[in-house]
Amino acid sequence: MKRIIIAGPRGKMGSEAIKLVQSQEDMHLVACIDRRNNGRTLQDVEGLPNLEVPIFEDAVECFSEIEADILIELTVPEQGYKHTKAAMEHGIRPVVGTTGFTEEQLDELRWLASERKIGCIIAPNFAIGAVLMMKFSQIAAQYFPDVDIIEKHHDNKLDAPSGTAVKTAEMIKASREYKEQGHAKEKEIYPGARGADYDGMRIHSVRLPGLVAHQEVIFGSAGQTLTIKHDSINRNSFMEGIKLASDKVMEIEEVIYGLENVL
Ligand SMILES: NC(=O)C1=CN([C@@H]2O[C@H](COP(=O)(O)OP(=O)(O)OC[C@H]3O[C@@H](n4cnc5c(N)ncnc54)[C@H](O)[C@@H]3O)[C@@H](O)[C@H]2O)C=CC1
Ligand SMILES: O=C(O)C1=N[C@H](C(=O)O)C[C@H](O)C1
Repeated sequence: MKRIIIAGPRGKMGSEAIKLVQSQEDMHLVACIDRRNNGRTLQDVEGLPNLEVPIFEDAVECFSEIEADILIELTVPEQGYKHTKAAMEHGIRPVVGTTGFTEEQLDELRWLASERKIGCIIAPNFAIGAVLMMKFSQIAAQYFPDVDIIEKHHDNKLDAPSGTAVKTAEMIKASREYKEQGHAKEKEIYPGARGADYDGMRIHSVRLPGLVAHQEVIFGSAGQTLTIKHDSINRNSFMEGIKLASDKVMEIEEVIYGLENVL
């Protein structure tokens, strides 16, 4: 039985993750970390399930008091990083969906995992379809060096570009021959019009109400374009990946970054 702590239980992803844990025979929710409601239980908070599961505002207090195997981290970048680090320091294995960690933070977590010999999985996108989109894009980039990534999300998202777009660009970089795209003399009339520049390719972030999580990777060459597209139409799309990562994280002693390394 895997004992689970969820950080962010009132969030869109956190509330879905509670349902996932409740539906699994080998997972048991033992605590939640929330920025409000310290000392209460889930059943005392309006809108949360009728469960006698304690809520902590202080992650370190939670990890010290509660015996747990896995932290499912679904909050915001700065706090999420602190939770992840503290969990590993307390022998609890993080499964991290929170996006927006810096390269330095990832390196710090990698070091901590090797030092403590403890597993941690950080996946910018837990939807299997999104992982396939990234892998297909990596293959296509071997043949099409001109590529724009367009990611579209709801307007409550804090980080841009999305974690998925960053991971896609990193995977493409690994197979694409470097190319500075566009016209050598091009000029932006409005700053940012051509999007972010990552290794010569362009990333565009759209934020609009009504969207969930969507990405198109468009490759262009003489006389043709290839578009690889994924849409998450609800947050249930991410749960299978969280389940897979929760099984895998118990077997490893390192940081795995990206669900493609788990599938
Ligand atoms: N890896 C993946 O497949 C996916 C990752 N995400 C990421 O998961 C995270 C959460 O996404 P959503 O649930 O959509 O967001 P949300 O805004 O619905 O929920 C955020 C949660 O974080 C909590 N929170 C906010 N500030 C906090 C603080 N300072 N300290 C502690 N908790 C705090 C909120 O109370 C809430 O529970 C984001 O980083 C998002 O990018 C979202 C969807 C899929
Ligand atoms: O904030 C979101 O909603 C999502 N965040 C992740 C990201 O930054 O890529 C995953 C998915 O796109 C939804």
